[in-house]
Amino acid sequence: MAADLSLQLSESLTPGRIAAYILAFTIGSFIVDFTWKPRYGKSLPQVGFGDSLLGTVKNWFYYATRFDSWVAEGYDKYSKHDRAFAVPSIPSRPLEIVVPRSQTAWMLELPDRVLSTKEAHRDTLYNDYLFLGFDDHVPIQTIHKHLARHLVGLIPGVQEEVHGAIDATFGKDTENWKAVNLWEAWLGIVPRVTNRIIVGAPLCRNQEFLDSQVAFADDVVRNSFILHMFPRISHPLVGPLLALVNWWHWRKSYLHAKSVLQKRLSDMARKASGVDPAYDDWQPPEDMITWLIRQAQIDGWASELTPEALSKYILPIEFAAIHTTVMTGFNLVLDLLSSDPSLNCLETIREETSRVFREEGSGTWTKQGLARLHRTDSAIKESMRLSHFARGLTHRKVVAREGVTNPAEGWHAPYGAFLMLDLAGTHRDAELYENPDEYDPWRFSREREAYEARPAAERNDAEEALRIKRLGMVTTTAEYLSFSHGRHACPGRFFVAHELKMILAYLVQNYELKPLPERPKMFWFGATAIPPVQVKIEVRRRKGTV
Ligand code: HEM
Repeated sequence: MAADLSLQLSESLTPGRIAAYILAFTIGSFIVDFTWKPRYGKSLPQVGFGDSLLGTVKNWFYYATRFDSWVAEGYDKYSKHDRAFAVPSIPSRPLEIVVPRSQTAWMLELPDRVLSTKEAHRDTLYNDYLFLGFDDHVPIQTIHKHLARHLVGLIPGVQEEVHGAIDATFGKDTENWKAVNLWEAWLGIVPRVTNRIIVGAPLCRNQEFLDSQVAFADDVVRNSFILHMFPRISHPLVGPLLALVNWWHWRKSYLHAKSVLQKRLSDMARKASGVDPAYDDWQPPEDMITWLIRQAQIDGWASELTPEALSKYILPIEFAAIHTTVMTGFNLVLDLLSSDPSLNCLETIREETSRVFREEGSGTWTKQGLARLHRTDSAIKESMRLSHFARGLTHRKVVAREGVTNPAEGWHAPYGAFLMLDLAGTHRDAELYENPDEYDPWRFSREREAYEARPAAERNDAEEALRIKRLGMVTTTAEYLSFSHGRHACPGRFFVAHELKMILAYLVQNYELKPLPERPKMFWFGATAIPPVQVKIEVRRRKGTV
């Protein structure tokens, strides 16, 4: 009887039928998904093909190639007139509401229980699957609380890694030019340097550990993109399967980190107990591992921390820190090497960084010295303004059950809706930035230099002094959104400013770099810019530097 049944079943399951079942399930899932999505009233204009069933299907088809131009169209038509609009998003998301600049403060000041950053990230990166189910609240709060206050003490260690990583990547041959893949080069520098403040030395130099972290971050990007293409209802099925590779790469990194994490936990527990005199004078190295343990001790749950938990807590920070910085550094070098030769970009940065380093006189970078690199700061900030790697980097999800109503225009965003700020439109708006499509490296330092050249007696207006200070790359505003803005603005940006300045300084002081005839193009896929990762640049070690 049972044998008959299984025979019947296997005969009825032809490849054609299986394909038909899968197709029916997929279409059914998309229809369920469509009916679940929040809808916006007619008062909110839309770009793209609208939110009817047919319009939705067309939006999905054209999302990859048209998202950027849809938002650009909406920026000119609506944002410039202080109006919000809705833009089609990836298949698994509702249309996204693009909030105009004039309402940035309204959007960013709403409490997290109304508009949530965390839920927006979670719906974009699928933390439940791709970050192995670990809540990123603990590591994000740890970075917010501890990173900035330890910044000064971190500089010498970071500088040491910058020198080691650049020497290893670009070599020490002063005779011959070397062709280097620029993307690979930044991947050789940033993970090591950044991990000095995450896991400390010597683990930050363990290439297999670093490779696993980079591979994990790649898995998150790739798998979140795949999940976006699946209807939400299928995520509990597809998510865990895709995440197998994330587990694999986490496991590989964990095997390298385990003994370090174990030792730090036990050392800090002994120190905290106060009973072992050998630990009286011992201080833990300042890095993310220590801050996580310290925070858990303060909050009274340190006994629950295991090496495994620690290794999972660092994953969201590795993710937030590495690819963003690699992308920024990569774009920066492309912008500098393809800039107008008459601007003498590299020579100017070489002169400024060498002079300030010499004047500071301590043989190592200091916070004050790095803060005085106005032109270098401006060159980096300008590259971040122009060569953004996403249409927008500020997203919020409506989590208030009753939704949220915009007081200026009266539109209503129901529970589950997404709001975003249009970084690209803002950064390329000619009313805010003169010649916005041009890379003008000294755009932000010119005014500062003119101000500082004035006699001291003419520099006593506190408001003006503050405005000048706020021209630096770490100051976020509604007009400059590379690190977002408001209370969730990137807490890593003060470190990034130090890191990129030290990298650029060492690079230009020790290497010649051949200019590029033109700026290699980014390729837009949906809301994300795909960098031209095949680009090679030519470098040669400067004579007298080895
Ligand atoms: C050039 C490099 C970087 C860029 C462009 C960048 C940009 C951003 C942006 C746009 C956000 C989103 C804020 C929002 O949702 O409003 C963010 C969040 C965050 N970034 Fe960065 N970031 C960079 C490097 C780093 C580094 C090096 C770290 C840590 C060491 C870091 C840690 C974080 C954390 C923890 C958050 C979440 C903040 C929160 O939700 O409250 N980032 N970053």
